[in-house]
Amino acid sequence: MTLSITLKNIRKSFNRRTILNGVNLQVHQGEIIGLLGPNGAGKSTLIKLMTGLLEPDSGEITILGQPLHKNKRELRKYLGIAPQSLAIYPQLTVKQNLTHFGAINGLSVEQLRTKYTKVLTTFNLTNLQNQRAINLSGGQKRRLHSAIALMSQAKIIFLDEPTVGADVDSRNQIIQSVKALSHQGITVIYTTHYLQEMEALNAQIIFLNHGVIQATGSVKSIVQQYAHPSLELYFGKSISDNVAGWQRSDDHLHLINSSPHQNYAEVLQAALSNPIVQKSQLINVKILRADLESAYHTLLEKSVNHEI
Ligand SMILES: Nc1ncnc2c1ncn2[C@@H]1O[C@H](COP(=O)(O)OP(=O)(O)OP(=O)(O)O)[C@@H](O)[C@H]1O
Repeated sequence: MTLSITLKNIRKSFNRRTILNGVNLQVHQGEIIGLLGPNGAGKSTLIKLMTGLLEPDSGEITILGQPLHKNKRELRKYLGIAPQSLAIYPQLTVKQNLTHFGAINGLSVEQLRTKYTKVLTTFNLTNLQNQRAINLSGGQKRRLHSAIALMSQAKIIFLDEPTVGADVDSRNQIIQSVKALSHQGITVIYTTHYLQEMEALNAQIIFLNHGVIQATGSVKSIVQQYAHPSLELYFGKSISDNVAGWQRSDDHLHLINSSPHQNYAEVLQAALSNPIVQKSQLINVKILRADLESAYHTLLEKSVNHEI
């Protein structure tokens, strides 16, 4: 498989604070990479480095087989970027926005025509092409914003939280669009805090934390390695004290260190006989699935405990 992106030992600090501390990564053509990590983990910084908007302090970035720092101008035309904040012209129509950015990105008249039709279909914007951007819904604006990144010769597209503010329908349409891009051979680097989107995309997960990649693999393998079912107890009153074996939030307890073979009936019985629990008015019991969210929490817990 052709390599789209290679990162070798990438380091980046801001004001002497290390943000990325030796990131290594290989991304293949047509892959959907789900970049995950808590707030401030360095996901946007990594995207800025891969798109040449920032320079690494050290390390090597190769895009489509060529070193980025030596061929920035040439390579940039193959990179489509939809940053977190919306960048669309509100007074222009969908069509005018797309063709304007296509022209800026150097597409010929012929390329513009072909790309335009394809992008409209991919992002389900055909019926909206003559509407002014200002009149679009939040989710439709997001779709236009992502579509603009493709009005170029992009072979790799970076979507930084593309579904923020999108309703369920628009979110699903963005997911379908991303899958379509991957089928067209376009590599997608996708960040989100909505883990169900990663599952829907069946992305290759990169979990970034404390400046390094702490886990990587398909959704299935990450779930197999790190996820396990768990229990949560919800209360009508604040929980007054810690309960051994449970993580306490204001109104709920989350079972920690649960294992796949745990007997939940026994665990629940033990919790219910605890005086702190008895005082707090239990109102709901939730069994959590062994899914990507569970794996994500395990990874966070492990990194807090310095196990990885
Ligand atoms: N130009 C900059 N100057 C100084 N510090 C910066 C700069 N850019 C980012 N940072 C810091 O680097 C850290 C990583 O930021 P970054 O935006 O990459 O995180 P993120 O993983 O994308 O977070 P989020 O999920 O909140 O979007 C943060 O602590 C941020 O404050």
